[in-house]
Amino acid sequence: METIRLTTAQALVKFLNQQYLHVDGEEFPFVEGVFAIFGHGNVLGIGQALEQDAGHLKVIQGKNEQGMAHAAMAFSKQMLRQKIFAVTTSVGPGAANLVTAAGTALANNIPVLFLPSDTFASRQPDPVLQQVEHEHSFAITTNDSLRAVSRYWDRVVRPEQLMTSLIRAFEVMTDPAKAGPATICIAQDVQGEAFDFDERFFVKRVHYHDRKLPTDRELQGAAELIKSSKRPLIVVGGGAKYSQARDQLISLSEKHNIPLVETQAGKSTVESNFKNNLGGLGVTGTLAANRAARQSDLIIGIGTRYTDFTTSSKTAFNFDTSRFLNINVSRLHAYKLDAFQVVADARATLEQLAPLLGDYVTEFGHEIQRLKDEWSVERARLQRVTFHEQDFDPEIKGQFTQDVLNEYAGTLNTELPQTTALIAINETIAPNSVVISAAGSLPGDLQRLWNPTVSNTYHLEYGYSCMGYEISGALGIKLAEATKDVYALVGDGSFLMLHSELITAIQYNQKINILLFDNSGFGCINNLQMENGGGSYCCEFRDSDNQILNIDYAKVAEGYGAKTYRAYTVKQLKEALADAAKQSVCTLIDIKVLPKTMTAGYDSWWNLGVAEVSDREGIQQAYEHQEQQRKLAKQY
Ligand SMILES: Cc1ncc(C[n+]2csc(CCOP(=O)(O)OP(=O)(O)O)c2C)c(N)n1
Ligand SMILES: O=C1C[C@@H](O)[C@H](O)[C@@H](O)C1=O
Ligand SMILES: [Mg+2]
Repeated sequence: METIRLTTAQALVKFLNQQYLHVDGEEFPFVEGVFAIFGHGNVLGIGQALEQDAGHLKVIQGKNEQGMAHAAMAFSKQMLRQKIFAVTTSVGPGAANLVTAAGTALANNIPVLFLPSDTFASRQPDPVLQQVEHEHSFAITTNDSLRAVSRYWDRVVRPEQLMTSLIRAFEVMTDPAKAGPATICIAQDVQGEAFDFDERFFVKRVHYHDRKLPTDRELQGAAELIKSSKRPLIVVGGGAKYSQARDQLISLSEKHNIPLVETQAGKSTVESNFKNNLGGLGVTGTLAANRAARQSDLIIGIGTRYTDFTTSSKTAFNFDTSRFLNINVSRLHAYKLDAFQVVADARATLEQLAPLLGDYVTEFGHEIQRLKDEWSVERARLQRVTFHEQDFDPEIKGQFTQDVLNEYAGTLNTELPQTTALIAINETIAPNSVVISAAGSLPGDLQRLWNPTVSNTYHLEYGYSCMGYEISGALGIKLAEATKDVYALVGDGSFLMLHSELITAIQYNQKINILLFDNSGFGCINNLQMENGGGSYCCEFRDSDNQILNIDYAKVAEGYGAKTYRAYTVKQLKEALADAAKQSVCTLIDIKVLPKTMTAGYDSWWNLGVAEVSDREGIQQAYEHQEQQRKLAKQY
């Protein structure tokens, strides 16, 4: 056996350079690079190995571990899970900062390799700086908190363990049915320890994204279900996007007149201007999609996890009359809602299903077009919303008085409604630009109002809806799609939560554009509490004298080196967008919008857990409403 003497960290870097993915006849390196923040836990181990020979890996210095991990995840999501970044952190707080991002990657089924350092295997310096101590166990470190948010988790305390650990991690990350974050915690001292590694460990390894084919039984069952239904409906989930099933979805939908509705992860698999695409489904859905869902007798879920938003807490469909057909590479998701299961790749299944459906046509007739037209009228109305200082009736009704709305208009110096601003952006930026968002009121507005006309240009993280993903993620998308303009749509709350990777983007000349919607508060949560009978409590941004905060975010970003703009009107917004598009540096547009001017719900309900006991009549009513809705909802 030929061996090579390397440190554990050097062996890790050498191995990462040799991993390839094979998809539909093409083969390419799977690991694009490494995001790094060095501390005492990794600088002399993984840091030394990367400095000595990083190979083809791009090494990018992050500014916050969560932020750089979000960037890594967004890169992989935008690359349809076909390429990844690894993320190296120090021990203790650096590792702990990964937990939120790992949860985000896990909820969204996105592969990322997390490499937090761990405390000393030898225990000689016990307790090392940043080590937590438990009386009952030496074996628990900060990194155990990552077990709950990793698809694969391991601790390496001897150099030779690295080999089996890495092989398992790559098996998990390159399997579409299991894809998610893999976490390998390598003890600080072990990173620098040497071992005679078997040379064969470093030979080029090709992992295959083979399309799992449906069985005959699955295909026959699916075809029979469709042909015996009158009004089937396709839910396009993230899995359909990752499987690149756009063309097959369009041809199936067109030939058999089947409406398409979308989840947040599935949106932009098929462009919004496709005639049978009725847009977002569920709590953040359109009237068109939600109405079609209720009329349907067969729900064909393609690559969807059926979250409570998508299923409106299991009231979106008519469960008494509808059947379910789930096409999913994951058995976990295929089993949901008592569906007939096809555990297979979305694109391959649609290809093989097509010849079995013959001349079958649904009974939707012109109803799909009618629903789409009806929604277009509503969208046009939302575009034209205009603020008045008297008798203004915002989309979120009955919560703020006119006086409070005027106070916001005065303090923020704006009359701009959020829906108007969003549609103006959709009309102005280049159609092949990629938009990213994650939390607050924007995901709902985007899923309803954003019309992507180019495939894979809508990037929503709504599995974890993690505030702070937006700007970090924009950097990841830019690394994946260098030639496209990238726009992070972010609330003021999310911006304040985390925007450190804006500096990384500036530092590495990765131009991203930030569209900051400032309504001076945690707007959507304020809506939620007031809608359910509560007061406006701890969600507006007000100072100790109850004055609304008016933060100059443009100035903040200018300080980092971004080109910035302020927008209080549609005209200013469009001018800023036009100028921002010409810049080569990162940009930020500080858009002041009025609270309560985001979209409201359309025929949907969300189970929230309203207080059963309260002195407030509004809360009592909300509780009653919740109980009625729960009775209508599917129990499991
Ligand atoms: C990390 C994280 N913490 C808390 C939440 C809960 N949360 C969801 S939306 C929201 C407020 C968002 O405020 P902002 O970004 O200003 O958006 P707006 O609703 O005002 O449009 C909060 C606190 C979350 N989604 N993520
Ligand atoms: O609690 C939440 C409510 C949603 O409306 C919001 O989009 C999401 O970010 C969230 O966490
Ligand atoms: Mg806000």
